[in-house]
Amino acid sequence: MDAQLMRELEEIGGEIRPNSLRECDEILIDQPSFSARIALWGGHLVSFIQTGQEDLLFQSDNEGAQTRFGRRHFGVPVCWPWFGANAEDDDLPAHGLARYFRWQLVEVGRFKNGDAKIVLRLASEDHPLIEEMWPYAFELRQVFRLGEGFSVNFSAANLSDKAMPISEALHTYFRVGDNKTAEIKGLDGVQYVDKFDDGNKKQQIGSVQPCEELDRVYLNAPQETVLEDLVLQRKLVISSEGAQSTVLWNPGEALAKLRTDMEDEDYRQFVCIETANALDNAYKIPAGDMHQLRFTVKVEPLKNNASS
Ligand SMILES: O=P(O)(O)OC[C@H]1O[C@@H](O)[C@H](O)[C@@H](O)[C@@H]1O
Repeated sequence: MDAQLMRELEEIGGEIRPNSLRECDEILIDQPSFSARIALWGGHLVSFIQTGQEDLLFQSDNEGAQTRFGRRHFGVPVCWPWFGANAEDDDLPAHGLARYFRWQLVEVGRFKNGDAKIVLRLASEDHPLIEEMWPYAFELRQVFRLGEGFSVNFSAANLSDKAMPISEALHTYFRVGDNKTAEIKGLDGVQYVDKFDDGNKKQQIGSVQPCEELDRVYLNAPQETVLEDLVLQRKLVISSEGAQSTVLWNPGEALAKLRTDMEDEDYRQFVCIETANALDNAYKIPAGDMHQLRFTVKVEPLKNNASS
């Protein structure tokens, strides 16, 4: 690791530590007001804890399979350049390529207001396996802004000479005190594809509660979603840019038992709210162009009349 980057990392209370996930390093940042972890494997934010609060992101004791395409992607895994199964080739891994490769730390610093800044990069030219699996050249960047709440700014540049077909998600596993009482607001009236019901299209009426057995792609969704958590007494306000879809996912009891990357009861403690462009909201990045997808999470205390 570059000595200059290491010094800059130290200046923001950061260090690099070996991690068991594919034996790939992890960045730890410890500040008076928060601590955070970012895995270089998959280039994702793993944990974000505001001092005195529970983690905003879900953690599991399950280590998952340590194979390249084994799952274990809690936190904010990046699903790119395809969301879900690959439409043309069943042998390709689910949810694209970005979460299965090692990202590179390229910049560390602070924003003007003092928030910590970490920038990671993944380029197809650095990974022959990517070049074998997908016939486009690209460079991805993620800028993590960590302070009061956090934001992830993901950008994809198409370095090919042809338009690049994209469906994508920042697949955030939000930690909740109890998925049955957690409630998601902001999707009232929005059409969604219910993947747990043969892909039927439905319309959301009111809020989403309980947050259980959900596999829904909300199309042309609003840019703000709110997750209210009665048990942890907090409200997470999630605002996005560059995303047309919001995906909700919680496997529910039966599916959770079948999975080998989580404990049977883990589904009770998370709901994924994904900032996405999926299904009908898939799009193309023209040759030489780029696209940004970002979201910000702010934490507020839950008022007693939360459900009103
Ligand atoms: O197990 P994975 O590949 O991380 O995916 C988890 C879930 O992610 C969701 O985004 C998909 O809509 C689900 O269908 C999928 O099961």
